Amino acid sequence: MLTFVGLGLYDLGDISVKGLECVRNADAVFLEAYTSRLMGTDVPAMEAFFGKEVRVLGREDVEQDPREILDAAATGRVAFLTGGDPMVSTTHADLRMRAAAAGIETSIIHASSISSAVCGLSGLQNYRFGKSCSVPFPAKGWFPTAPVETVAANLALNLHSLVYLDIQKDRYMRVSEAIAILEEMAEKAGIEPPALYVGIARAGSAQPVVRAGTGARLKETDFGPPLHILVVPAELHPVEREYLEAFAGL
Ligand SMILES: C[S@@+](CC[C@H](N)C(=O)[O-])C[C@H]1O[C@@H](n2cnc3c(N)ncnc32)[C@H](O)[C@@H]1O
Repeated sequence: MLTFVGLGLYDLGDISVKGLECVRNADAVFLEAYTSRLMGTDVPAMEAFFGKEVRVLGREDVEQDPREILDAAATGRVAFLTGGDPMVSTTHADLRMRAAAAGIETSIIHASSISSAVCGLSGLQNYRFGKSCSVPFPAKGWFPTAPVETVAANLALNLHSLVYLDIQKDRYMRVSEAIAILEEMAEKAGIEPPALYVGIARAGSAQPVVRAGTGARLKETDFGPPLHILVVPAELHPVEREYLEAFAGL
């Protein structure tokens, strides 16, 4: 049995009661920490809280050669942990299908996700979001402009854009870096950079930071420690504007 368990957004208090029961009863517990990360806790604290050893997996262990997970699930109960909801902005549908093809029973225990938390924190209505995109750290000789083109296509349809920010081993993209990269991408693609942004830090913590404003203003704003995420809003509905004025300093 392979159960995908969402950990929620920030710390150990975000897992559901069902999720906690599943982990505590599991024969093996795996953690995928490369698509998202709970910044309010760490692996030793998780192991103490769950009373289980937690095996941390890299992208290759999940997406290329998931034999270790599938072998464990073929003979016992496996809990596969992911930050946020396990099936939102991850590739884990593939692992579930591989397990099913191998005759392994699967299930999902959902959790709070950054994709819904941004709506609550920003007041931007969830049905007005278009396609999401991710801003990667630029690498030598590699500077894609696809993210800003996705944002521009959404704006043309008057839709908001959720912009995920890159996570690498111990490096987390900040709102200011993401805006600077989007502006550079816009220049390279020959399109207007977005006029308005909403930056969000540490959703799910007791003190999330939410600020709306121009790129110039948000690049100067201190959002504090990671994780950060960005939204490029479309034309604001009056209620969305009022909410951003009340809760995001617009
Ligand atoms: C690829 S998405 C994975 C989403 C996850 N499966 C979920 O449902 O929340 C991860 C990105 O979302 C953003 N993110 C995730 N959790 C966050 C949080 N608590 N506060 C701010 N941004 C967050 C970061 O930009 C991070 O790189």
